[in-house]
Amino acid sequence: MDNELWFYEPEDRDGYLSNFASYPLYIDGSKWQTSEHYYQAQKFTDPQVISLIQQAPTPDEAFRLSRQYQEQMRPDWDSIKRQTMSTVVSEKFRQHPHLAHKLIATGSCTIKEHSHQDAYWGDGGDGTGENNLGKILMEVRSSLKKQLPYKLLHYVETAKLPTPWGTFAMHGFVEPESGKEHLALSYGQWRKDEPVLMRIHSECLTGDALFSMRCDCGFQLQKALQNIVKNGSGVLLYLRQEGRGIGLLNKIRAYHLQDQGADTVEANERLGFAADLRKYHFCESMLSFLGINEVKLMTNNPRKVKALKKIGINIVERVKLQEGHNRHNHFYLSTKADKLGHMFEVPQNTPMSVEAITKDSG
Ligand SMILES: Nc1nc2c(ncn2[C@@H]2O[C@H](COP(=O)(O)OP(=O)(O)OP(=O)(O)O)[C@@H](O)[C@H]2O)c(=O)[nH]1
Ligand SMILES: [Zn+2]
Repeated sequence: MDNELWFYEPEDRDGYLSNFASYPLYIDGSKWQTSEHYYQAQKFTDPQVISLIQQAPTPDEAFRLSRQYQEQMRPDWDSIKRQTMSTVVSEKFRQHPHLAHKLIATGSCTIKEHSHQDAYWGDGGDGTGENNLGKILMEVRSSLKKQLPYKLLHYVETAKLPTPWGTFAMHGFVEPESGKEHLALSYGQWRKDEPVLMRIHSECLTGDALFSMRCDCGFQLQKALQNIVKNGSGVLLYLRQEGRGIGLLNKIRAYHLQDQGADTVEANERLGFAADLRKYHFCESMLSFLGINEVKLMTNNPRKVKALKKIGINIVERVKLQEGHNRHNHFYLSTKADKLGHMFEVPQNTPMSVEAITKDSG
């Protein structure tokens, strides 16, 4: 059946689902190298056997040891084993958010441990087994989908994105409610305790893709990607919030009003919108997928700084991103400085020198 996902060996494409996959767990104050180590140790009450299994160099050795001491197994094991497995599998995905996102990305397909040796935890190899481990994984998947931050955005898939500056990993996400799609572009590696260079960029079709000089978005997008590659690592969250959240066609209506003299805030308001409708709370889901807690944020926008702090992201530094100032966006940028509090190094209402403007006029 095409909507089945079979797994078995930890090295397989979906091997992360196996209890033998090496994802350490911390339970009741002690470390377990894999969920298999923890599960096998729970069969015993003798602290020496438990410690032997906990110290086993591999999950296979932990499994072998539990067979070697099986006559000492606790008498009620059969009645508690399924709950024990459910507890350790839930803990594994709770402690490894990246894996939780991947499990959710399996959608609603049937997950099966394709094991010829095991007809209780696995499918018995011929599909007649009980597949209890597969069932527990599907139960954990349903519960995770309802929990923060996973319920905000579901991770879908990753692909390569080669750019003139470097090749990024492009991660796709979807808002389960609205079906809206967002992207995270990641480059290089970073340590868990290291603040990550990051840009939160709101979609601007005109600026990002049509070379518009009416705003600074396209210039900022390019500079942010270049900065990340130069830095050796970093992330750009590309949020589908066209027009500061009012959408492309309303942005064109707003531009039409600006062509008649309104500023970017007045135009939104005349159309019945607030100056800025964007929300950022769902970034928490993308950052949990990427394992990011601390950032150096490339922005001039104080609202983005505030919004990220509100979802618990530690901004250790704000990195200015002042690009593409030209005569076509001078008034727009000055308005952002004056009315939306944007932090520009040189106040945007400083008249640009003639040569600077003509140089930019293109
Ligand atoms: N409604 C409206 N949206 C605009 C206008 N000009 C640009 N935008 C949108 O404003 C958003 C710009 O977002 P960002 O590039 O993330 O920048 P920012 O929020 O201005 O702040 P920075 O992070 O400092 O760049 C995009 O969604 C653009 O489509 C405009 O005149 N009216
Ligand atoms: Zn723009």
